[in-house]
Amino acid sequence: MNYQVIIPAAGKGKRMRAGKNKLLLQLEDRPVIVHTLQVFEADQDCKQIILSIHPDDKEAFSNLVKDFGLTKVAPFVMGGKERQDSVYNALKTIDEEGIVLVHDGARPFIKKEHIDSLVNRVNIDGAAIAAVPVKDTIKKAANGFVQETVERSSLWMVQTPQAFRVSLLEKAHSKAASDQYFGTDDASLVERLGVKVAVVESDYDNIKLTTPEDLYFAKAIIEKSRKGV
Ligand SMILES: Nc1ccn([C@@H]2O[C@H](COP(=O)(O)OP(=O)(O)OP(=O)(O)O)[C@@H](O)[C@H]2O)c(=O)n1
Ligand SMILES: C[C@](O)(CO)[C@H](O)COP(=O)(O)O
Repeated sequence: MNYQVIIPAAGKGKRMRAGKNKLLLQLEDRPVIVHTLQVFEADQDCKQIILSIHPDDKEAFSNLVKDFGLTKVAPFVMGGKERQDSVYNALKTIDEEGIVLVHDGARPFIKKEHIDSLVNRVNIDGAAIAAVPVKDTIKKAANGFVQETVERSSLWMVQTPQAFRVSLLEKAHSKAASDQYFGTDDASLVERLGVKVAVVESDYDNIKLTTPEDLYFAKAIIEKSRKGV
């Protein structure tokens, strides 16, 4: 089934401490964002990639789209102050009903099989997110002391892609904007409407490159996939 994907890429990458947008950092033979974009460029079900960027990065992103022959990337959308603003600005450019995925530019290891599972599931449920079960013991703490050990069997670490019917995501973003509500992901805006969001298990390789040590993990993931593991 066809879908469009919004890729928020307008962050500053402050926690990566690279002095520039972390998506432009080289990961092996190409920049991080190119790894991410190529997954969707290669997916025949992906009809369009809507990339939200920071105005300062326009020239760099334009060059990458040209140099790597990325034909599905629509005219760039300018991102906003928060990730949520960047997604909403991109969403406003979609004028037809269908399926839209939102996927962080900073998650370069998303696999086609998990995209397919999400697209199948959103078709049934209207909203579906990629996630993996929590592995560690989780405790709630305050002032340096444990308050509570949280039952982890129902806890998931949520990733992107997150998939939605276009009209549902528009309604969720519009309400969040009028309520001045900011969530850390798009599904949380949909949850506020009382709509059930389906969880689709993905894998632990689908990391978000956030802090400098994530670049070491990224290289290990690339090496693993080269070996076919
Ligand atoms: N105003 C923003 C902030 C973030 N993002 C994008 O949202 C994704 C996830 O955000 P995060 O990993 O937090 O990236 P940064 O905001 O760049 O990182 P930091 O918070 O460390 O500055 C990234 O692809 C990032 O480019 C965006 O499009 N617009
Ligand atoms: C959307 C997200 O990737 C889900 O894990 C994440 O919340 C976005 O990252 P941020 O660091 O919270 O902006």
